[in-house]
Amino acid sequence: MGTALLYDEEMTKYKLLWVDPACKIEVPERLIVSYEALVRSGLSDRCISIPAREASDSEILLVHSELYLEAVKKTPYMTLEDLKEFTLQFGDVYFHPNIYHCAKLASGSALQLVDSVMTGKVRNGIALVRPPGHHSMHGAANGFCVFNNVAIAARYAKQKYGVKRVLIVDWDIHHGQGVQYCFEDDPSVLYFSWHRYEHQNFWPNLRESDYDSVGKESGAGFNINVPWNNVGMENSDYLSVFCHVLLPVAYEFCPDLVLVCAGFDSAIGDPEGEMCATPDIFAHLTHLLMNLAGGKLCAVLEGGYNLTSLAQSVCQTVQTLLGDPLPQLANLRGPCKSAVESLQCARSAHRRYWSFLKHAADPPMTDISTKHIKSAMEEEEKTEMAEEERCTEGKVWPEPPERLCPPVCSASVLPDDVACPDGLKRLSSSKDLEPLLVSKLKNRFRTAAVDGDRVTTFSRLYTLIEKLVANEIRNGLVLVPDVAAAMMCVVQDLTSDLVKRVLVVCVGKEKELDYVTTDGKVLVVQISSEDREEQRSKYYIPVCLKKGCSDTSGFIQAVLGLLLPLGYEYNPDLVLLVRMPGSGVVDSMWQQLIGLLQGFAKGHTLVLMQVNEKACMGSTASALLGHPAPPLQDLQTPFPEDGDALERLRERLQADWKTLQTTS
Ligand SMILES: CC(O)(O)CCCCCNCCCN
Ligand SMILES: [Zn+2]
Repeated sequence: MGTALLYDEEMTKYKLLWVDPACKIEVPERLIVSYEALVRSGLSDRCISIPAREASDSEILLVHSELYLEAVKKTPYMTLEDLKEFTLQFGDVYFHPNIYHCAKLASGSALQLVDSVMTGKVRNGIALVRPPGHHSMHGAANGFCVFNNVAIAARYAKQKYGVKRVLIVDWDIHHGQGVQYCFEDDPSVLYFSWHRYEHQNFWPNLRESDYDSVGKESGAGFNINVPWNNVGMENSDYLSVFCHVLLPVAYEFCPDLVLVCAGFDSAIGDPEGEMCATPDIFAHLTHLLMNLAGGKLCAVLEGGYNLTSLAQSVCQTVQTLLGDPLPQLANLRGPCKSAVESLQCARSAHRRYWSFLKHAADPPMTDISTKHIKSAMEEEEKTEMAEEERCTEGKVWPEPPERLCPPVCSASVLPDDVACPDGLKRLSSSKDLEPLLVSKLKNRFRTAAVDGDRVTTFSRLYTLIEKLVANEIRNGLVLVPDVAAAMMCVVQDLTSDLVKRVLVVCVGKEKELDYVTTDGKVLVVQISSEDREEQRSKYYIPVCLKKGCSDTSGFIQAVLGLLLPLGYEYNPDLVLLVRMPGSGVVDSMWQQLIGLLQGFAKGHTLVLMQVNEKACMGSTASALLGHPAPPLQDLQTPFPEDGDALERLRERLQADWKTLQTTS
């Protein structure tokens, strides 16, 4: 299934007609450059174009009052003076004779997107709209917003499609207070927002934008605010919040639909955000949400005022929605102190509501929500120092790297008598191995004559890895007689000269995994039930689950809270996913893991499985081909021992691995 793109140039036909410094950044060019970038890059042609439509009165009334709607209806007929007068009652927003029409198109576009996704016409999609929506409230326009596009879409999805749980992720740099007010007592809509806050010193300067606004009554726990109290936040900060706050809760919530308030003023260069995250971060933020709700994801444009970073960020988002390989994020360096404080506060505020956050630490000593602004001078110094140290590159950043699709998506190396799963390309041609390598294999396996088919297998494996590294193939599935031996061989012989860093993810017990790496060329993360003696080195990380890999709750917690951050920090060139026989890992969890691991190494994942487990080749192939993984159904509360052990492991490792830091 494809990716929907909604855009109508009519929504560029309104603008600020008078002088108002607060609103001058919200210009029609925002939409024009975004769409033109998609056209120029060829991405728009790969999308399914869905027409915009006007939202009806009843759809708008899902969120707004009749009084407000009737008032807005009058604006097309107002004189300039009337429009100015009318605007005065609201904050940081302007009206125009054509804005009511455009606001209906913006909301209607979001509804068209929901229809396309919910009817299965497309898998996911994005609506490029203006005016944005997430600040507008029941009875008021605010912050360039007239109708709350995403809030209307959430209510519409519930009403028309019986959607039980909607996740709204708001990565715009402003707090979508309009969305928060709409759903704060509603447990069927989980609203997550991060936003520039600076201890309430940043617009809209609301006390209720802080992390301790967790929702009300039955909605308690379903509103998550992560305030950024410094500018200059980087990719690491954003990823840490996704891995340690949003994703654990999102997986536990198990939404039927994901809506994204896709504001790109959180990108570097934006005058509003003053952050330093690069446009390619949105490729990863999108990817990390794409295995929720069976891939049903609707992104709706909110903010974004630097026309260069906005266009690049939109392209990065669309390219991921289309399933293209992800760019490698270079030199992630762990979250800054302020970000850790914020995520620690958010986690502690929500630990009573979410079992996946149950073991979160107490809030930091300096409780940032009531933190009284120190003397202006001291504060000023801290921010300046923080800022210059945080992103010295000022307002220039490298063009996002090209994300080329390999000619072959998924290849397989299988015994001749095993049928190749649909969609995979069997690699049969295997050139003769260099004699050097054969001799290596021989003394590796310490047998005089390495039996013929084993050499064939390894020569095919070697060929496959060469093609992965050459980006001729994206990922691969290999069936071998002895998966542990194959893993050793891949790690020690077949990759040493081909890649710089291999992330080995070992699922299940192992026999003689006596491999310890100290040079950093290989990072092994082993998830099993094996009660392991202490961790051997920085590059060998055993995660033990009380009930083993069949415990999906414990497993997904370890993946989100440990494997993902480690993977981002390690930044491998190849991911080797090894499924040990008898691991007991649940199929949906296995597919989720393969989906999430695609975020690393440009998607170069090599799955190693034992021949006698060929029964799960189909689901493995499906995940490798990029089909969304099935939702993890009815997750139990993770075992306390496992939650505790994971926290302790993170604390122990965070000296070596900064992205594991969740406490300041
Ligand atoms: C959709 C959105 O969240 O991007 C709207 C942001 C409104 C900002 C209002 N204040 C602007 C002050 C100008 N320096
Ligand atoms: Zn914004």
